[in-house]
Amino acid sequence: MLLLVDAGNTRIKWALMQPARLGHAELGHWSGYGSVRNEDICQMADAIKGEDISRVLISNVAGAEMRAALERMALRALGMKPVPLTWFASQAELAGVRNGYRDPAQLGCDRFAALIGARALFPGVPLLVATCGTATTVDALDADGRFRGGMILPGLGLMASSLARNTAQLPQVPQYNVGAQPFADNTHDAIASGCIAAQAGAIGRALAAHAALLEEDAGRLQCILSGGAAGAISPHLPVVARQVDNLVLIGLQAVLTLTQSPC
Ligand SMILES: Nc1ncnc2c1ncn2[C@@H]1O[C@H](COP(=O)(O)OP(=O)(O)O)[C@@H](O)[C@H]1O
Ligand SMILES: CC(C)(COP(=O)(O)O)[C@@H](O)C(=O)NCCC(=O)O
Ligand SMILES: [K+]
Repeated sequence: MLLLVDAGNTRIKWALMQPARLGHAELGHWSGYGSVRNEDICQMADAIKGEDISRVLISNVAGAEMRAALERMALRALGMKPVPLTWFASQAELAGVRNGYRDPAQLGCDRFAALIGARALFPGVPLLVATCGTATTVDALDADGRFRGGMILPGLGLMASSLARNTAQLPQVPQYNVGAQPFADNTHDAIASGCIAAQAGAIGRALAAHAALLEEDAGRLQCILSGGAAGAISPHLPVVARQVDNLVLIGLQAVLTLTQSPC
């Protein structure tokens, strides 16, 4: 079994697939998958215990402590059998994506994997890839696989919780139900409306900027949305976006499929 792992700053997502299915299985079609909050990593060990895992490919943007926790988790889940963990890293070019960062290694490896996944799902068209997790990242990919660069802003939950944490009178909002009316008549709805507008507005501006750069190719631009807050933001975008769950894991699957090597 292959184990793909996406450790973000809030949640760990994983997928399991048979190595023999690489290159045959559709992207995102796995024999199992799941997610836990980072602090509940032990539950992941319980979930994958007993699986005959021969290879593990991990995207981790949650730091050195998470890396050590994943190593401990793998030992616990996989027992005494030493299974090599491969840490996915951004590089200048891989699986059809050319990394436009000045220092390619500086790009979050989850963003690089998401771009690879998006291109593998929607080849040959320009894409705007918005990943709405702890942070929201909005990345521009050309039809030929050139990643032009991107934006990073606080994610929806972080934006709302920073208001609650740093003001005397603003509460933590429990949800982001925002109707067509942007101007709310109560505090909860005003926070939800403002934070959603900031997220959707940033993605909308990025779409317009990418379209301007694409010139005659702009008509083919597709917007891809992923991450835990994608469903809350999607209805407020100026275009119909394609929502793709687990895009980072799909990218890791594409890396293994397209390169036959975990880099
Ligand atoms: N129902 C929801 N509505 C809005 N945002 C949500 C919802 N569920 C999760 N989120 C947001 O998604 C984030 C977790 O998504 P995820 O993509 O797993 O993040 P990460 O990859 O950074 O760990 C949380 O920080 C939270 O802000
Ligand atoms: C921007 C991020 C914090 C997003 O993390 P996430 O919201 O998925 O947990 C992560 O991709 C990261 O740490 N990036 C490194 C800097 C960069 O991409 O430029
Ligand atoms: K993100």
